[in-house]
Amino acid sequence: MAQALHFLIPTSPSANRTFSKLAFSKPSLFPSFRRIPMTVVRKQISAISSDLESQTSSRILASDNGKGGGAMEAIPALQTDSSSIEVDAVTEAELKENGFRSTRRTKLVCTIGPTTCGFEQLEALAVGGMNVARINMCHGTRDWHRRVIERVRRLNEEKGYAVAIMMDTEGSEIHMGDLGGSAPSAKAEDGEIWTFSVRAFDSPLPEHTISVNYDGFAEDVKVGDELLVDGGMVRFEVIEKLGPDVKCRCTDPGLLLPRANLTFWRDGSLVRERNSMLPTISSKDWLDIDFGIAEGVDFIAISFVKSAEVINHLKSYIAARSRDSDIAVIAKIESVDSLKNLKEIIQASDGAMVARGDLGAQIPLEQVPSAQQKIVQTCRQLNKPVIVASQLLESMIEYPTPTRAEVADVSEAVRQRADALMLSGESAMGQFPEKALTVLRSVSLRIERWWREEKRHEAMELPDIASSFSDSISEEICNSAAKMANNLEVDALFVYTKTGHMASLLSRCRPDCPIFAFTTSTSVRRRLNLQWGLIPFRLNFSDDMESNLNRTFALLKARGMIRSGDLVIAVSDMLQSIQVMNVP
Ligand SMILES: Nc1ncnc2c1ncn2[C@@H]1O[C@H](COP(=O)(O)OP(=O)(O)OP(=O)(O)O)[C@@H](O)[C@H]1O
Ligand SMILES: CC(=O)C(=O)O
Ligand SMILES: [K+]
Ligand SMILES: [Mg+2]
Repeated sequence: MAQALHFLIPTSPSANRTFSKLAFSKPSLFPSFRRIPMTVVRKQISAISSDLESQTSSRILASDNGKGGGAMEAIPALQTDSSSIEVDAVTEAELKENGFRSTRRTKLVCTIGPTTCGFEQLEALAVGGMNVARINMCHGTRDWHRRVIERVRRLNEEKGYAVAIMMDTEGSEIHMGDLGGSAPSAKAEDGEIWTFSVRAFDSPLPEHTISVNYDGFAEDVKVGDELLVDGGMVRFEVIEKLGPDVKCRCTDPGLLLPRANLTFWRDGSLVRERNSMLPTISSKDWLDIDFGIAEGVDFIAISFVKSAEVINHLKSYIAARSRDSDIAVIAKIESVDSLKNLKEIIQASDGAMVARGDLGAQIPLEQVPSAQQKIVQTCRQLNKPVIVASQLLESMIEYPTPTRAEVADVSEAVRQRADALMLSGESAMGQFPEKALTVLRSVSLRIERWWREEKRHEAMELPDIASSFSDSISEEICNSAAKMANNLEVDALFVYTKTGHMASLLSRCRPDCPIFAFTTSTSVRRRLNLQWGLIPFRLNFSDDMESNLNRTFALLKARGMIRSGDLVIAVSDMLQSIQVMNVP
């Protein structure tokens, strides 16, 4: 028979409080489960084919987020049982071939740029495991970004993917303009004199001239300051100021990319004069945000966040303008201020990004790894998804294989159990976007497997985060279910969740097995695609768990995605419950 625990929430909050509190004391809750032989944990579910046939409107949509290291060919979505199930072929093939254990837990974000904006290129990335497509509003026009969004949406509709879209704002930090003319980049050589100017130029710019977006630039810098492009990829020394022009000598040569960030340093510290008063969200950013809301992007990532207020402000702005207000706000941690106010910022956000590119320009490089670890841990504790970004495979912009150091860096982010890894220039304008994605995928799979083989269960202390009694119940259920899943070595956790909240609570526990997250909403499904270990499905389900489970088993079995005898723990946020059973 099935083992089930149901927790009924008292209608009056005080009614059964004492009882429920007792029932939820964590360590003693499930002591007997470990000793239950597997054969006892079994439920016979009667034949359900007729039930299935009657549910002509029910469909399952699964994403590719479990894409493992298998075949790379693009296979069109299959629809054998057309009325009842729809699933992209990548997830399906992966589960059929290798079973639950081999599914990838770490999610992958790809920045879309000139080399990946076509439909076929986007599809190749989806087949290769892209869970989220990022568009950076620093570059390109809104029309260009709109076309990318349309293609990703078409890909999802035609092939059953759930690739989410993340729009990243430009922010109002100081940066270079476009280089003008046909050249996408320019090389600054050692000792060359370049002019950084706030004047408005007609394209093409005079030789060795760079435009700067911040009007106060020429007033704020001083002769002798060090000017860092892109956090130090290229360095200059300020030698002369002539009205709006600042003459600089190149001290560290390198490539000048369009719209690269500029920081200036005096006596070894970052100078933050009036530019620190610039708003986090510029007027251009607000227009981009309106565009993102109108296009229905899934995430808006805010650059150079300084405080929690800006996140709260943006969230109310979105809530007032977006009908279902289901756009998640990601705080980019890339400034000294964002590190200072880390906890409040993450608390206010729906997720965070370790934006190491600019972060490394604002704090000494050797402090970036410990900052990364702290951001990843804080996000996990507060139950917010976290993305590790920038230069993961930088050399692959030009070369088809990564350096050993890059592979070690990717491995470390996977070992830290970050939710997602992000490609920037590697996928936006590099020569080997698909190869770079393959490296992220195979390193993730390998490290995750090593972790499981070594039985390195998480020891991280997860503080209580619930803000209501009902949320506390959900949290305790998920913590317990994840622990049971590890102890009983189950094949998968199933979670039926309307808002996605219980799915993310399970993900936060980083259990050993994958989490099948069933949700009724397409947009929740896409958003869950950013979170560690979740395989999100869209499914119409009812409040009757028995019937939900019957249908899910039937639908997944019909596609060969699960087998009789697989051991599953199911939780649900309608009827707060934990059930343990073998697939009939
Ligand atoms: N839409 C685009 N059009 C043209 N080039 C792009 C586009 N998106 C990215 N790129 C190129 O890819 C590079 C890396 O992209 P990415 O957005 O990650 O970097 P970035 O500008 O340094 O990021 P951020 O401004 O968020 O710190 C950019 O420097 C740019 O050259
Ligand atoms: C991604 C980004 O914005 C950075 O690394 O700076
Ligand atoms: K940006
Ligand atoms: Mg940045």
